[in-house]
Formats: sequence, structure tokens, C-alpha cells
Amino acid sequence: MPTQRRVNVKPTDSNGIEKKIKRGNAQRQASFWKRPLGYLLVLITLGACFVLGWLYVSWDNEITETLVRQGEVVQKPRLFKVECSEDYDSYKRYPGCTPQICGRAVTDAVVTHEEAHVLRRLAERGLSLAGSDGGASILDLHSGALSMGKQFVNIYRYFGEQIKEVFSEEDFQLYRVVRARIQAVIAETFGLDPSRMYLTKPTFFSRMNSTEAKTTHDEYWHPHIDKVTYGSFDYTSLLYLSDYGRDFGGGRFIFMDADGNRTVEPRAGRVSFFSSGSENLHRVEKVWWGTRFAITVSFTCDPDHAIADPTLP
Ligand SMILES: O=C(O)CCC(=O)C(=O)O
Ligand SMILES: [Fe+2]
Repeated sequence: MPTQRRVNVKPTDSNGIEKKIKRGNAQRQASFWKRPLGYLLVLITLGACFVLGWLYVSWDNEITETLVRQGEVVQKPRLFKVECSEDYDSYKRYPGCTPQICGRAVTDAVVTHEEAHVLRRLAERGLSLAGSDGGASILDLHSGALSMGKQFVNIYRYFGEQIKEVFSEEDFQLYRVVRARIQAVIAETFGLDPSRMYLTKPTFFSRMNSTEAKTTHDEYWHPHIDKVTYGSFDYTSLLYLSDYGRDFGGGRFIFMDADGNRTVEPRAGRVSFFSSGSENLHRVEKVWWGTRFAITVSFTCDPDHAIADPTLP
């Protein structure tokens, strides 16, 4: 048989108990905050959280020094010299061009914000025709290579005459003007004869975002040496078309030196250039959010590897 439970409802008593519990809690809380030990515990916990957070961020980024920040405006090229590697010894030497001075430099005074904007729109239009399935797409105006899905197509062949609706003669003219200015500033900074250095391939617009990589072409973050990766490069330049921290997060350029990493934060119109040997091992930090646009424009000392400026067919 079910036993009947007797419930004694004593409102006055239970209210009394609640009051006692509340009083007890309040007293305990008050005494905790009165005790210096309480403060100390909170401070230690906050401090530990801060240190752990800071360690996480600095380990994740592996940044030891920022060479140039996005917010700075560098007028005269800022040159950071490094000793030349022996890489150039295995190549024929070209007086007036082969690196004697090596290093990296940054200037914001070669390409205006407006010019960077026009070039970015050009890149956006071109890359909107296709683009990679993964996080890195390129458009090479010289060869016509454009990322499409997991491979590349030739825009001049694939789109034929239609390409003239996407790019104008003025776009190509701007590319040529900007290329010539970059060549001049590299020559001046490294003490070269500009007429003895030549544009070389590949020269391409890049678009990077945080989409997961689908092929190795999307894995733009690997450390590399341009002279090894591209063969003909003696001087690499990067013209940034968007702003770190505004248009995208992550995506900083990282020089990986033996004693630590040194970064350049992209800024629209900023030209970063460097000798292409192993003295300038580098990588691009993964983009965390937004979209990063840039152009890689590179030069060789070997006339056999020279290419003409791109032209509309
Ligand atoms: O876009 C960048 O900042 C660097 C790209 C790069 O390393 C390359 O094109 O070889
Ligand atoms: Fe590179």
C-alpha cells in the first residue's frame, strides 16, 4: 500500500531558515572581500589569465619584432640590411644588378592610395571571374593564369575578346607605371643600375582569405625562399592593395630570421621589397578574417629571364 507522506508546511520556520542562509552568505562574502587574501587570489587568477593569453597570442604569431606597422607612413625607403647569403655564388654574376647589398626595405611613397585602389578594383574584377575553391587565388596578367576551382585557366583564351570588358588599356598602363617606379626605388635603395634589372615571371595579383585550403596552391603560408621557389628572382617586391587590421586580420608578412621573426604589416599602397635569396626566408601569416590583396612584382638580373610588361591582347 502506498504510504502517505505527511508534509508539514511551516511558512514561518522556512522563512527563518532562508533568512539565516542569506545572512550567512552575506557575512561570508563580506569577510572574503575584507580579507586581503581574497583580493590576492583574484589578482593572481587575473594575472595568470593575462599571462596565458599573452603567451598564446605570441606563440601563435611567433612574432618577435614588427619592422613596419600598418598605421605608419614610411616616406623614404626604410632599409634593413642583412648579410647576403651564398646563393648568388651559384649563379652568373651581373654587374650593376647581382645583390652586393642584401636586405629588406619598405616605402609608402611610391604608389598612392588612389593608385592602390584602382589596382585593387582591377584585381577584384579579374578574380571575380573565377577564383580558387580554397583560400588563395592568383591572377597573372602576363601569362593570363587565373585560379579556377582547383586549377588554373588562361583568361585570354577562356574569355577571349570579353576580357576587354573587364580590363582597360588604362589598367595596364597603370601597372606599367607602377612597375617602373618600383624598379627605380629598388635600384636606388640597393645601389643598382635600373637598366640592368628586368621584370621576371611570375608576376601576379593575389587574393587571400581564411577559406580552408583545397589544394597545395592554396597553402600560401609556407616558409620559402623566392630564389628557390621561382628560380629567376633576384629582387622581390610586394605591393599591398589592402590594409592589415581593417580589411583583414592575420596575413602579415614574416621574415624568418635565425634570431626571430620580423614582420611587415600590409598597408594599401605600401611597397615591401627584398633580395630574393635565403637571407630573406619568409612566409605569410594565415589570414584569420577578411580578404587580403597584393601584387608580387619581381626582377631578375639575367636578361634571358626577362619578360615584357603585360599588355591587353
Ligand atoms: O603576399 C605576400 O606578402 C608575399 C607573397 C610571397 O611570398 C610570394 O609571392 O612569393
Ligand atoms: Fe615569397
